[in-house]
Amino acid sequence: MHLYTAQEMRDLDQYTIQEVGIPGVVLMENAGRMVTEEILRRHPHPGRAVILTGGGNNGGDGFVIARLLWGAGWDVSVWITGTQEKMSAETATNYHVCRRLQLPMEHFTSDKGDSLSPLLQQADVVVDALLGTGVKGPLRPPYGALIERVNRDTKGWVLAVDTPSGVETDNGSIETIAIRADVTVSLVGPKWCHYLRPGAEYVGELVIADIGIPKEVARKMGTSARLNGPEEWKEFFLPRSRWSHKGTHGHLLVLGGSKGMLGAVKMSGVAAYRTGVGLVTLGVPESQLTTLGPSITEALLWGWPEDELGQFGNDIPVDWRERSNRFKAMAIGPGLGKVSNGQEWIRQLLQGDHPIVLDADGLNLLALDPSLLKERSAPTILTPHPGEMARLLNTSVQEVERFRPEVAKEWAHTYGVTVVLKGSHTVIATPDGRQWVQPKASPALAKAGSGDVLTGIIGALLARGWTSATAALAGVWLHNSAGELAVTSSSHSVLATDVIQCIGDAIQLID
Ligand SMILES: NC(=O)C1=CN([C@@H]2O[C@H](COP(=O)(O)OP(=O)(O)OC[C@H]3O[C@@H](n4cnc5c(N)ncnc54)[C@H](O)[C@@H]3O)[C@@H](O)[C@H]2O)[C@@H](O)CC1
Ligand SMILES: Nc1ncnc2c1ncn2[C@@H]1O[C@H](COP(=O)(O)OP(=O)(O)O)[C@@H](O)[C@H]1O
Ligand SMILES: [K+]
Repeated sequence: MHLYTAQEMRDLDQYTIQEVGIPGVVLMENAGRMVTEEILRRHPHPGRAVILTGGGNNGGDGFVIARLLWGAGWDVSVWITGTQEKMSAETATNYHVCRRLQLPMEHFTSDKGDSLSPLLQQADVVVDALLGTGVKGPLRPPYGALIERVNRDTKGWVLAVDTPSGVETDNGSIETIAIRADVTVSLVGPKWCHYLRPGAEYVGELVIADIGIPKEVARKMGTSARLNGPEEWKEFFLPRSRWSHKGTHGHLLVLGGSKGMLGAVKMSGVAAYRTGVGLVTLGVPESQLTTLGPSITEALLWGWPEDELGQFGNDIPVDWRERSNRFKAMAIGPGLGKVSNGQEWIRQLLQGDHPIVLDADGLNLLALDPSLLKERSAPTILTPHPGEMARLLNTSVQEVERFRPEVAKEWAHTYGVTVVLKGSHTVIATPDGRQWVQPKASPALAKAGSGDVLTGIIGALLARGWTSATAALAGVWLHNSAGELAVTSSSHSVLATDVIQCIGDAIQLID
């Protein structure tokens, strides 16, 4: 599914109106009708609605909603912000219709707030049709005062048309204040702000409304970003052939598991097996083999040179070259810990032509010299959480979170790698400039070990021959779905090992 910026949305609207010839007023009618249907679905009997309209086309949608609810027997009260002279032709048309029908309409000014408050308190639904994709910069008066009152006085629920007013469409920032919606009905498709904080926290439940722009037209116009879902990659998830053997499904080497962190490498290995890889080798510091051995039955184990503290890094094994040919891909990082000869150690591993997924301390080693990536031609996936991304960029976590799409895109482009910038709505960026957002977020995953599971899943897909883009996308989706499925009682109680158990069920969800 397409994920829109404000400009991409405007371009699609303009193309539909000017080139395809569907009049803007028809699109506005469809938008208003879809939103009204959503209200009536949730509140089938006539009730009370306060409809707040702004000066742009978002406000125009509000006038359509007012008319349709009124027609369905609702008691409506329309509060207008913005002047009639600045209305677009479509918005003005719908405003005049409401006037001719003599709907109760009032122009909002700060001194009228006290008359609005009782209506907000009595309303079953408050419709926010103040500002949509056209908002720019800090709110001008009286929007701030109005929004503050809505957030304070509304007792029923708030429905935002397209975006909660006050939230910037492309980056989810809130310069002043924003409507706290219970439901947001996004027109045509989702917008970036529905997934980026802080704006995303104001969206409530997100509903997508089709306003009659032909799918072919939307496809032709396209967007630079999409939502992650099975339709992006499911063609690669083939049934397991009855003629296959373990070698057919790839061999993954996971490097990690320093003293005290063996659980991480083990979880990655088991998650990889659950994702269907044929063979997993766990490479751990030599002295850890005796501890790891009894706890994992299916993996092959390989002891790596270590220093006197039991951590990697004296060197890579002398037989690395001949043995490395057996592996189809590598996952470097789960429980890797410190590596005494770190920069040289990671350089030698990145030099090879294995597809690699780098996580955790693997990323911290990379941060010593990210330019190593530029020498690689094989697929590389980085899976940083915001803290690791900040270390790679030598910046703060706040900066990374503020510019999530830009950071992932820029890094992917500069270093020719696929970036999986983790978080509630993980952003995935590929070197060719494409981006995806994981739309569903499972908070059960907010627990130690989740990242190791993701690394194992992605590593498995790389070892099975998937491209880095498809492995990253399918990996993030399977991980999140398994996280959701693992919630059998409370999302507080899910363990990373429970998530691993659910990978099979997540695969079953791919339709
Ligand atoms: N044909 C179309 O383009 C369609 C657009 N639709 C609706 O139109 C919306 C976009 O319409 P517009 O481009 O008119 O934009 P908006 O309705 O989001 O807002 C633009 C208006 O807000 C004012 N404004 C912008 N930033 C402000 C700020 N910081 N403080 C105070 N006022 C500010 C502008 O001066 C302008 O009057 C969409 O979100 C959607 O709801 C729908 O009607 C479907 C069809
Ligand atoms: N609230 C959340 N909603 C959705 N996914 C989450 C949430 N919190 C964490 N995750 C996911 O869980 C994983 C955590 O990874 P990471 O921070 O590396 O954990 P660890 O290092 O403990 O294994 C990431 O894939 C992240 O996207
Ligand atoms: K709005």
